[in-house]
Amino acid sequence: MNQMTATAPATPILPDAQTVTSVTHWTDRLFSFRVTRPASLRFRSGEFVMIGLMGDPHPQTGKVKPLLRAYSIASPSWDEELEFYSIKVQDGPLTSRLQHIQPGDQIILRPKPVGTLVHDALLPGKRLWLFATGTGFAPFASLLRDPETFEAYDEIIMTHTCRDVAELEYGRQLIDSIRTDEMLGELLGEENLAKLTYYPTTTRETSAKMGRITDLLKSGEVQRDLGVDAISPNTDRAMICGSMGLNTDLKEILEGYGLEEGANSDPKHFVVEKAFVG
Ligand SMILES: Cc1cc2nc3c(=O)[nH]c(=O)nc-3n(C[C@H](O)[C@H](O)[C@H](O)COP(=O)(O)OP(=O)(O)OC[C@H]3O[C@@H](n4cnc5c(N)ncnc54)[C@H](O)[C@@H]3O)c2cc1C
Repeated sequence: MNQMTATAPATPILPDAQTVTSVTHWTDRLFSFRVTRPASLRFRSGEFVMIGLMGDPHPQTGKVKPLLRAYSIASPSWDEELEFYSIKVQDGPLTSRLQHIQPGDQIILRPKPVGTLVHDALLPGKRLWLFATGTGFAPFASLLRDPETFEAYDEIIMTHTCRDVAELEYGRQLIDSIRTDEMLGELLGEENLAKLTYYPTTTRETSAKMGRITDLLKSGEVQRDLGVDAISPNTDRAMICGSMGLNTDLKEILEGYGLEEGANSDPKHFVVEKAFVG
């Protein structure tokens, strides 16, 4: 599918409602959109919020309740708008409708950001691994546009695994923009951009690098490709955002290297968040 982008300014009218300012369809399963940001909303890059639409009226009572789902904020904390990167689940209660939003439409946004994919949950380190599958790239789209990420580490390795090449496109363009956009370059620090390595892989469609990141790590292929030494709790920190299976497998791999899972209240070597439930 061709990318289609539409833009329009507008003003929110309902409490907790924000106005859609642009929508981009990446594939028939993926889209991203931007909305106005509530003036009072403060968040740490990497956190998620609940967003949604009003549901259908209850068949007996006629009452209408909001239909909300967790979404990582894909934009950095300094951005004046909020960006989200979304799946389209064919029969999904929310996304079967959300995928049709247009600039000027309203969505509900509960302004209570939370999450573990934040710098505060990690001890200081030298190398940061960001492991994503599918829409799990979203929190990293936020963190990769945050100057703190580049100031805190000597090296950042962003791995993204999808089934098909087209599903990598949102992430690929984001990485490109970090490397080529003058404003982002200035903000993140031109010399810092050399710290970023992007490692996309596909599991179904043929591409330059194929395979699950877990297999590529276990075989040592990632380390050989990137010319990095073995992962160690002395130097390496990691954030993981993918399916339950990926999260569990990666956690086991990192623990095998001696890394321990951290939390906001107890920062350690790596943190994990589900990209979705199910
Ligand atoms: C902490 C957290 C952060 C999240 N952030 C995002 C995000 O940034 N972007 C996003 O698209 N979704 C995200 N999700 C998932 C999101 O909350 C919804 O599940 C998703 O929007 C689908 O909603 P739905 O009502 O259409 O279907 P649901 O009833 O919620 O899901 C139906 C089924 O679709 C599959 N599914 C749901 N979400 C995904 C997904 N993202 N990728 C692949 N399969 C999926 C699962 O098998 C699920 O059982 C997040 C979930 C959690 C827990």
